[in-house]
Amino acid sequence: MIQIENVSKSFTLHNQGGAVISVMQGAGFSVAPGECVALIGNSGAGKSTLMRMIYGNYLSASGRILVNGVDVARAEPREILTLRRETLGYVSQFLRVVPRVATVDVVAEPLLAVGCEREVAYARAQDLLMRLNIPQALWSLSPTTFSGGEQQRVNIARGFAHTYPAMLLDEPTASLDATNRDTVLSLIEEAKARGAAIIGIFHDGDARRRVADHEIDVSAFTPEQAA
Ligand SMILES: Nc1ncnc2c1ncn2[C@@H]1O[C@H](COP(=O)(O)OP(=O)(O)OP(=O)(O)O)[C@@H](O)[C@H]1O
Repeated sequence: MIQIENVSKSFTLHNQGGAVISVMQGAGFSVAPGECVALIGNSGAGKSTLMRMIYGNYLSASGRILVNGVDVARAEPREILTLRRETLGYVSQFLRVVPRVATVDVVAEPLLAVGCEREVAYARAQDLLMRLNIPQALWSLSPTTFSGGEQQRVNIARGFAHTYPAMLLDEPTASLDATNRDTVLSLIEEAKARGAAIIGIFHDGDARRRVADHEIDVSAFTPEQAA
């Protein structure tokens, strides 16, 4: 479902005399349906960079990034938007809220975007909000004023609303209490059970051991530093 082949990445620092730093070389691995791969490696090894390349936010300099047959590294912006809407979900660390949109609408939106019936979409949204302990009194409010933890849980509910065949999870359990952390891990297990291919960054070792089938150490793709 997800296939990374010989991917490399360098950044050009335009505000620092155009210095070019090479951060990744020869990255390759694949994720099958129903499998969860955890990206590990020291801080700065390139976990987030790799995740952003798979989502199409950063362009890779070489290689192929195939998600359900679409090469994200070469796809047109329109193809990437379709891929993100239908196939590839991304639960980032923070909720990007649009002011004045009610929480329940924020969560139902990805389902409506793929043509799901309103009733089904809202039932699913409410079920997720309930499971993630967002009080019903908050559902009709915009999450702009919610606490950090509440916003994170709304973000997770939104990320898991549509049954994406492939998902990227960036620290999905960070700063959650034990109960909500357990719910998120169950959502990941349920997604795997229905066949989703998942790539995650989990600093929480216990969480990682519970859901990940393999670990990929991204440091292995760090280019040799030239002397
Ligand atoms: N936009 C950017 N411009 C320049 N350099 C960048 C950019 N994004 C990342 N880097 C560099 O790429 C390297 C990998 O960073 P990345 O954030 O992917 O690491 P990480 O493994 O996710 O780290 P952490 O665990 O601390 O989040 C770092 O050396 C970082 O400085």
